[in-house]
Amino acid sequence: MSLPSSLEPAREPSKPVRTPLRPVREPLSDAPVVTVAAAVLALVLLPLAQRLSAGVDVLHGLEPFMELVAVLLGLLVVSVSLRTFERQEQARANVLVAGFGVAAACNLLHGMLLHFDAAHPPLLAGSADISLWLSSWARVAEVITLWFTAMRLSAPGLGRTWLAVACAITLAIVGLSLGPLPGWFAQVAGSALHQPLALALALALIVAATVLQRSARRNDQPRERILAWATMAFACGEITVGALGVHGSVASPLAHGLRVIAYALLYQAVFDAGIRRPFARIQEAESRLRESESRLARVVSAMPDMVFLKDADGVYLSVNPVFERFIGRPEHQIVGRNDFDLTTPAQARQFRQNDQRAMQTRQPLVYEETLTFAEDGYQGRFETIKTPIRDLHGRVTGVLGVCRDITERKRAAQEIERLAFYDALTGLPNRRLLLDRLQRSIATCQRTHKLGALLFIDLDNFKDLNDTLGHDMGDQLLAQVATRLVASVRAADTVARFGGDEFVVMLEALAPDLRTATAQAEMVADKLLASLNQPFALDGGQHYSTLSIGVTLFGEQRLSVDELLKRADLALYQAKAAGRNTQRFFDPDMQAAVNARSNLEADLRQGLARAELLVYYQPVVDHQARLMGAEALVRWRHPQRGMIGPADFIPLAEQTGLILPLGQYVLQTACAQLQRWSQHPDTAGLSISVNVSARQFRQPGFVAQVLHQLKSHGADPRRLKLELTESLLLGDIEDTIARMAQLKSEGVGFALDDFGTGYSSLSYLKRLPLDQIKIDQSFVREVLADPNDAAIVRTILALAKSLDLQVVAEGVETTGQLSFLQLHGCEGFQGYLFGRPVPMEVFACAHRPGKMPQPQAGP
Ligand SMILES: Nc1nc2c(ncn2[C@@H]2O[C@H](COP(=O)(O)O[C@H]3[C@@H](O)[C@H](n4cnc5c(=O)[nH]c(N)nc54)O[C@@H]3COP(=O)(O)O)[C@@H](O)[C@H]2O)c(=O)[nH]1
Repeated sequence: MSLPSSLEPAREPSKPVRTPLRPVREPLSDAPVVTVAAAVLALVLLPLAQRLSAGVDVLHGLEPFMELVAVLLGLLVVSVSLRTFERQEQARANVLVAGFGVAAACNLLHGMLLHFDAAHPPLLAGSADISLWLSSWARVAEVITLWFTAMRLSAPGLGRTWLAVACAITLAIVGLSLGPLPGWFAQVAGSALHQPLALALALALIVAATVLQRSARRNDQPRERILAWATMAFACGEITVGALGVHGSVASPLAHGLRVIAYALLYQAVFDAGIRRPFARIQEAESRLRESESRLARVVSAMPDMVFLKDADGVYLSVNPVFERFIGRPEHQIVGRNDFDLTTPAQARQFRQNDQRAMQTRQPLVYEETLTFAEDGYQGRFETIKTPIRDLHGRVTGVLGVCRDITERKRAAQEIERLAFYDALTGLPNRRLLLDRLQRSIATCQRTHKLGALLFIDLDNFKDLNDTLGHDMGDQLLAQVATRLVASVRAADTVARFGGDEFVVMLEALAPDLRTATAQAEMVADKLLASLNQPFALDGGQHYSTLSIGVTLFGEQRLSVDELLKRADLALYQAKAAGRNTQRFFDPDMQAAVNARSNLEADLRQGLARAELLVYYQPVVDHQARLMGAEALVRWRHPQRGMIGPADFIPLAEQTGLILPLGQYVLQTACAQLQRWSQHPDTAGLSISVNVSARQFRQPGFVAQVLHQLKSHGADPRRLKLELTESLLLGDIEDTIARMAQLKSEGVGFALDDFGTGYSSLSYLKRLPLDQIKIDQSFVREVLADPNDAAIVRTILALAKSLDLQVVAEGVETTGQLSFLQLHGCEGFQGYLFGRPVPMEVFACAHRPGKMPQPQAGP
């Protein structure tokens, strides 16, 4: 691609950047010595030729010829100086125009008068004096001009103005000569002063020549050097006149010859500075411009961007190879055509419109567009800059276009946005984006008076799944949950992952009244619950997961984002507290519940310290209703609230970690009781079951702690049974098995509590060193009424038998339940039918080994 140098992008005028030109090397022919030699040769050869040809007076006609040559050279000096190439030189050149204009005119008139008089009768009376007058002024003008030049004086303005000044001065000189010549001139001309004056002029010229020479050396100025030579030649001429006089066969030709040489050098200096050097510089600049153009063309060709140049009519002037690929034709088939010849009419119209906009506004137009390459079908996103081009007069003459492929940049920007605002695992909006959208949605609700809802979602027991099956499975579940959540709401609603297993659904544009909006939100929450209750396909198997949802509505009153999130979180907490896999709406009572919860926690800490926690015992009997042992169940005798059941504080104790000291207290109480029982033969065979929460079981040093308690109380490990729940199976199963095995090796027994309600895995069940499973009371309760519960109970019993495990049925309240259980092979029972949990004093009185236990008054 080559760019026409006449076209330049339209831009604000800026300071021209000057690149220094290389100094012009002076050719030998330009040396002043060559000029001097040439002039001398001419002056010698001319009379010689004359002599050889005619044999007449060698000097005849030479003088006027030399004078004429000097005059012509003087005129040439004036003419060249009239208009210099470089403006800044003009002021100095004007000095030459004025000075040598006067000198040339006076010399011409002098020569004309002198030589006309020699051949004809005198034209004017006293023309010899006038001729001398004119010649004298010419010499004075030459000396003054060379002095001014040496002093580097300048005369600002146009050259022709100074030519006019020269003419005026000449006219004045001529005018003065037409009357009687001034007396002083006549005196000088007619006296011996003539020669000393010539010597004085010579001296002045020598000084000027010296100054010029110095200046030439200091500034490395060839022009000044040649001028110094010229001045020196003038000085020699004056010395000749001063030493030998004006007349004489040697003096006159010599003086004239030296003047010719001086003028030749003067002309050389002026020509060199005014024409030859500027011209050489222009040539140099042109060649550099061509070089730079070709370099620019190479750069443009190598650019990965599309580059094209069009004229004002949209006709292509030049394109680069990338543009050739875009159009699918070589440059020579593009140049001279417009977009309508090269692309589809719709695209051509679009291109043309943008060209015109750029040209009309005279500003670069930047926009993005999708372009498809004709050559290979590549399609990408391009950033196009169309810059109007102006000529030297500022007229817009076309458009320079550069289209940069920003497809990758766009993709990267999108990726950055995705990472910043979207969750990498699920692809859902992340917390940041949700908060932003919620903020906007709150504002929109205020404007539209419609309500919105925020649904805080937490997967139940996700942590257990993550710990058990590994993070990969956990991630798979989260991704599937995200997909189901998105599928359950409208496209306009937002489903975000808030972090971990927390999701948030934001419903917008619900009904304006609270009741309808609540119903709408409830409906969505139910839908989400139903959707997530379906099994998930994980690693080839099925996994069941549930979720808890906390809902709060927004838009009715202006609440902050933080306040809304807090409300939804509180509602979620309530949903969890309500047994999970359910939804709860925020209402102000929740806050009170939360306050109560934190008060309870503080009270529990104090209660532990103040020994307010008690251990009750509930009997466990065999198939003949003989006492086998008891389950230790904790109670809290609250100073204000009275007796509190474990269901009201065990979950809190688990969450806060208070379960550890609490569990230890129950364990040591049970061990102490075992030791007491061991003292009596009737009770020595009884065992005590102690509930151990998952957190307690997994605490470091749990095994050692149990063994320590047994040992320190002197209790028989074989009489202690630890009741674990199925949630333990979701944790690190190998660690669970290892801990159980250690305790088992010491004689401690294990029961699996609440069997059938959790995440039982038969394969794990087989691996656990269990002694007993306890059928959850929820199955026993309806065992006679609900065939499903009956079937479950039967299955558990059969399973236990096949695994050689004892079974204890919990919550046996009626003889009917007992009969059913007995009928199907159950051998252990626990329930109000045999006794409620009671303090040991009561237990000891009510339950004696071998004696059929009597139902107790609760709790
Ligand atoms: N980690 C610990 N958990 C403990 C401890 N003490 C108790 N608990 C757990 O608290 C839950 C509630 O216990 P509680 O209120 O004591 O209820 C027990 C019995 O009173 C109740 N039960 C027994 N028979 C009947 C019956 O016939 N009907 C009926 N409605 N309820 C009955 O069952 C609870 C015993 O259940 P389980 O432990 O599953 O055998 C409870 O989950 C306890 O585990 C403790 O010290 N640590």
